[in-house]
Amino acid sequence: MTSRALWQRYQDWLYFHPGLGLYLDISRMRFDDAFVASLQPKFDKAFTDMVKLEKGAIANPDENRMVGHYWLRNPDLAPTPELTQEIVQTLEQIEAFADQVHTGAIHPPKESRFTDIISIGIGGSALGPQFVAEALSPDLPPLQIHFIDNSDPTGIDRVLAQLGNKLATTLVLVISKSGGTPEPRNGMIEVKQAYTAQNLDFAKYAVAITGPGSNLDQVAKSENWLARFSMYDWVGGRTSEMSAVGLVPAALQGIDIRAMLDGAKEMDDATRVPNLKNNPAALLALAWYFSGNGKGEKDMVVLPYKDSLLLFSRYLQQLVMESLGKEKDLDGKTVYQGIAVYGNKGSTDQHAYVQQLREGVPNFFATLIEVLEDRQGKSPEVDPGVTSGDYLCGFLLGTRQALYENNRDSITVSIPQVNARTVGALIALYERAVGLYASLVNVNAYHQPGVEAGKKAAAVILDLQKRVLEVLKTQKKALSMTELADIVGAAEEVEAIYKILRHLHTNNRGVVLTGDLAKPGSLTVSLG
Ligand SMILES: O=P(O)(O)OC[C@H]1O[C@](O)(CO)[C@@H](O)[C@@H]1O
Repeated sequence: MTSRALWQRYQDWLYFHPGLGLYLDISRMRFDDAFVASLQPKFDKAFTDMVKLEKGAIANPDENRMVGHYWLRNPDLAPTPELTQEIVQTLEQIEAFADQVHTGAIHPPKESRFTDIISIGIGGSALGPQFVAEALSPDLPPLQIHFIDNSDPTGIDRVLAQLGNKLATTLVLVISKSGGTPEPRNGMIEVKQAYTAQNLDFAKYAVAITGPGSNLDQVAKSENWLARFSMYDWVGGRTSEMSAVGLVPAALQGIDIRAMLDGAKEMDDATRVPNLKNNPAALLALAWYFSGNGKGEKDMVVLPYKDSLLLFSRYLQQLVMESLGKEKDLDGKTVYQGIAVYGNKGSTDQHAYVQQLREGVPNFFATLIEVLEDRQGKSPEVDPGVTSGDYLCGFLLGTRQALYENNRDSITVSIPQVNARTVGALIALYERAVGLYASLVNVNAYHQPGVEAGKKAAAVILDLQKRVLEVLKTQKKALSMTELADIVGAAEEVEAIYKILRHLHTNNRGVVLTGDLAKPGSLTVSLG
């Protein structure tokens, strides 16, 4: 295509949202009109599915749940007045709580102000809050946030060590929709122990964000924690940023949560338009479908050219991959769907993996996120008449062009600034694109059966560990791995048993392995 023709294609396919100042450019995806026409019937269905979902249909059939994250930013759309009221009240409760913490009306037992937050949660109960903190937290926030998003002892130690004596002024948010996920539960128990070790009454620092009646909710209630906020069963973890899960930490950091909700609402309005060319989420879904042949054959590489958007790709990874990565479609047919997502930021990644993108295996499409405003205030010149921001812009445009020249497609999303409205809008844009794309490829975007399988398998391993230790307590002599596995009644699990024992041995947990470590079959085990 000549540069004139490309310029025309750019204008033909450019989407612009005047209220948000957001541009979406899919002109560098090489679909043609025939392809677009062929997808129209699928889009008609996707738009209808979306209307039903927003009206409260059971859009997540496996879990028999409504899917209502869109109501969070426009409560009047909720299907019942009770739900509308619940959303409005929770928002007011969040704002009042954050305000009281900021003014010191709510304060730690022996101090006048809370200074820090430990946010404990995983998956959707961490990724949104982390992305938003990185993108929007002021340089000097009223409360500085720290995250524990894993069951990694060293990771927990690091957060606690960094806080040190400041635990006395640190608020703890325990975020878990189900209230039963092991990682946040472990984090909570360890953090609670750290408070107790400093003679601090954990309950006076602790806030639960969870489903009403969950295990976590019951603990928080019985121990009389500082506050409890409700997470609704009709909001999925990966779309929960605009529920209490994301809004409580954001409000505490001084982020304008109303602006975030407004930006999302404006984008929701724009992505409700049942017309492909005038709906930015539909355009994204079209581009994804084209690129991966409706089968996820190409990966989505997300490159925001702005440091504060670093975690956007990590956030999208869960949103896209947990939603779309499915073995079965809605008719029970085996389809192995999904789109792999990765990326960090530009131009940094140009000095890492962009070499492969430009010249290596062509198994991806890029999404470049451009922020039009370089910084607030004047920029110094780094060359005559040239600023660092000009360089960043040049790197983005150059990468887009270099990729295209080598038959690598890209999408460009441009926003005027990184602020609460545009971040809310970006989240809403991708939530809707995922919903529409799921409909195009006929999968349930709102369940995650594969994750449940992993959780169950982990529980089986922990149970095996208990059984192994019980058997070892009754043994008088050291046993080989196979002898032990036989006595435990888990001959098939000998390798897992060996790995459990190696872990316990390394951590001085009373398990002694003797023999040649390079030859696991030669080892014997006993309790030291
Ligand atoms: O908020 P919860 O219930 O602790 O779940 C955390 C995450 O675990 C998952 O259920 C599975 O990974 C995610 O969907 C969810 O965001």
